Amino acid sequence: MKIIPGAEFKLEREVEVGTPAHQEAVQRIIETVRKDGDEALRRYALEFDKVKVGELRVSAEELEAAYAQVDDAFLSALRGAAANIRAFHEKQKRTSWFDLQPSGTMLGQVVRPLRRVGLYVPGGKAAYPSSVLMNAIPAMVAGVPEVVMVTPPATAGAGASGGGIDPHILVAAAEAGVKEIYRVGGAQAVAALAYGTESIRPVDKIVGPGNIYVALAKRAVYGVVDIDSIAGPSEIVVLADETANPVYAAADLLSQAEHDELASAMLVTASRTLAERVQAEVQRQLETLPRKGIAAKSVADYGAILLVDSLDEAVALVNRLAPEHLELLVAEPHALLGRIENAGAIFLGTYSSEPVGDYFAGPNHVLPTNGTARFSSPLNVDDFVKKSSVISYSKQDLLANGEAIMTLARHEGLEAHARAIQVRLEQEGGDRDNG
Ligand SMILES: NC(=O)c1ccc[n+]([C@@H]2O[C@H](COP(=O)([O-])OP(=O)(O)OC[C@H]3O[C@@H](n4cnc5c(N)ncnc54)[C@H](O)[C@@H]3O)[C@@H](O)[C@H]2O)c1
Ligand SMILES: N[C@H](CO)Cc1c[nH]c[nH+]1
Ligand SMILES: [Zn+2]
Repeated sequence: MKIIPGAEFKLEREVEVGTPAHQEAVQRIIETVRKDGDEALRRYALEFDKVKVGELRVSAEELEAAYAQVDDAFLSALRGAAANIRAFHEKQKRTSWFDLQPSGTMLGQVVRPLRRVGLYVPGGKAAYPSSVLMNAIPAMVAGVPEVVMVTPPATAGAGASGGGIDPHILVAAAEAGVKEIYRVGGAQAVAALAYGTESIRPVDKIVGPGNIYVALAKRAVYGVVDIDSIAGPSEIVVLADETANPVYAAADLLSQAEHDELASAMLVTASRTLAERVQAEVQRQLETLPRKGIAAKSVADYGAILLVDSLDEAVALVNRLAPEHLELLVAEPHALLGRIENAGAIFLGTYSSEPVGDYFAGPNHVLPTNGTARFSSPLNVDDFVKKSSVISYSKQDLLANGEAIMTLARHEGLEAHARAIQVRLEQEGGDRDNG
């Protein structure tokens, strides 16, 4: 990890957006699923996943059998995490409100959950049970009655034909309350969720990460359904002063570097002594990491130690970076909190190591990446509800404000709008004939 002056730093990271060939492939898959339904899903499972899938839906027995395949420590940790995530997201719930005014007018906002949501869970090693909880629980807390999960079939399990799914993923889904699960992955799964097939009824929104085919398919069906943001590679910025423990800072940087070769891990500090210690620690800790290759590449390509002149400069730089995760390893982290404008999740002090948030504390780990924390938020309960405005206007208010409404309508050249008001004013006793 190089030490460079913060003022000279420019983040240059190419995030894969897919080639025209990817886009064509995804478009073709979507059209085929719309045309051939379940049969297309089975054909693609054979072609891409090398699995002959019989029943697409995971049965209640398979779900139950999954519990026998996970150990007690995993289940107990998962349940602890789920309880915390649920409790945190409960606090985000909004209620409908109505404002009855003395004139008799009532205005309000009705908040309703989406009816049916699809959760994509990637196949293979990228399938994280923690992400199943983070995506499904806010939907459940929002009151979404139908949360459906899709995930690619694996070559092993679920009988001789294969199509099994990692039992840890199934258990995480069951613990979150997801009961409807299909063994289908890739762009074909996204198409099935958006348009429906014989087995899979369409949803209103699709959430969850996946590879380039999944991401492009989500983009392609946006508008038919809603989608969440398309998450980029993980990022962490550690803002530290001379009081920070370099062993902790290095460990936290590597916790995100191991996600992905494109992940970015940066230290921002005004202390050269700390910068040099963290630099040495990162190298030392890298040696024993099982995912050393991935983490080393991420650190080499997208890691940096940014040396600044002051805490003020550090804060300004962090706000410019708008990182997905920000740790404040400084003597008084709470004093800095109010000055952080852009960050997906902010971890305060020595004991708030980033993985505490990834797994257990309760806040969501699906966070804005790639500088989008400037304008977007962590996945939350609001992502699974919609709002309707309610207008119950009184006669008194219509008579009082009809002229103003007609003035604005006629200014816009919309005479029919004006007349909808005018006919009422004439009928209800207002003497306001404006032609
Ligand atoms: N941002 C996050 O929080 C997060 C978390 C976990 C995983 N991820 C990402 O999820 C992705 C997981 O990728 P994955 O591939 O292991 O699982 P995946 O489930 O996203 O994709 C597997 C599917 O891709 C399709 N596919 C594969 N090759 C294809 C081809 N040539 N043409 C058309 N379709 C094809 C197949 O249908 C297969 O089922 C990674 O990119 C990882 O970075 C992100
Ligand atoms: N840090 C990742 C999001 O950037 C989420 C995650 C899942 N498992 C571990 N970490
Ligand atoms: Zn993580």
